[in-house]
Amino acid sequence: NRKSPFEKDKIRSQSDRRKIQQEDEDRDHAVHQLLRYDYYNETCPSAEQIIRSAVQELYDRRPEVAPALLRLVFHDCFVEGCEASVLLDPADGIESEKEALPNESLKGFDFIDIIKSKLEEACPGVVSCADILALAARESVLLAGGPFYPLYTGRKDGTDSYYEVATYELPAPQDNLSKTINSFASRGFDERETVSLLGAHSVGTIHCKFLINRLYNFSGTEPDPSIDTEFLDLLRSKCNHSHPSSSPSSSPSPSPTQNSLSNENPGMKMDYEGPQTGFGTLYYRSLLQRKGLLFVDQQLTAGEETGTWVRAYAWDVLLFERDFGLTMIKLSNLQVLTGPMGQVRLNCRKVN
Ligand code: HEM
Repeated sequence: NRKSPFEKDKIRSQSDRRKIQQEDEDRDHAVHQLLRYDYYNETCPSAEQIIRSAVQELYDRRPEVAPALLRLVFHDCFVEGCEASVLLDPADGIESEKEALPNESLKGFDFIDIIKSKLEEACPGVVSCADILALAARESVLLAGGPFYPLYTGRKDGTDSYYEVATYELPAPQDNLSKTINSFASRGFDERETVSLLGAHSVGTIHCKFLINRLYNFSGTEPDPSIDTEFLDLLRSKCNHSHPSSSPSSSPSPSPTQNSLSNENPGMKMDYEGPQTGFGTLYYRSLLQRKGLLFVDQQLTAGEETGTWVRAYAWDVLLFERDFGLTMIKLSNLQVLTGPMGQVRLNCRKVN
């Protein structure tokens, strides 16, 4: 019963795959044994409620809190996992993740400080900044009209900041599709999950500097041919060549925060005419109309598989909500630190 080299190879690669799969399952299992639902049940039973009300209160006064917190969790988890390293201030001359170019326009650090101080008042030294980030992003999605998704808790905070990783590994707005797919694949996300995650761009502000090249000098002096021509005129009227740091408003927005390529300059906000429940669908529909704001967004329609998911999410709200929720859970569990592997920072900006 001798096997040919080809068969042996096949068997080896099958067993390798099984081994990798087993390792993945073991790791997931280990993570989930230490992370669990209602981790603070005994140590700080009101933790999740405190975070929920704090985000709600902030949102009532400043709706920009929702997109800011949602973006923060992505930038944290994508870089060496969800251990709140993005929140660390520079210390002892060591550069922090915050200072890395892709993180330059992150907002919401002060919102996290406010939430943290409420938790420290109620249960000192118990709730980690990494859990605050994950839970606050979840509440933000809900407030912005997206789905609720259940989250485990028990993440611990890290002690390192990864300036280089943040600089080189966070995806960029001008990336083409294959670069984006590879970048997300390196963190374990397939194409469907990548398309669903980018639905987060349903809300928030995009500054002109991230799309100005598409409007004027995409290839030489030409604009990006993938932009709808009327939309191009509109964007050009909002994003003046000489003021690339101003911000136009993104896709049509049903609420002050949704789908807006909104402008820091008030009065230059462009809203979608759409139902209140547009989180997700309106973003994908805008892509189908060639009205994506960032090149990276519009590129999702350029691939066969990604294009299929864009079309599916544009019309099937429930499918989008289910996929987005599941992918946010996966994002929020990336390389978490649990038990003695990390600490609970007393101040999210500094290690203890
Ligand atoms: C290919 C991947 C991605 C790229 C290149 C990218 C890039 C960007 C850029 C350039 C902005 C505009 C920032 C500004 O003008 O200040 C932005 C905003 C935003 N991004 Fe992404 N992003 C990506 C994926 C994601 C993911 C996966 C999420 C969340 C799950 C996310 C959430 C957001 C949110 C909510 C905003 C609005 C932030 C605000 O208004 O404060 N992004 N993104």
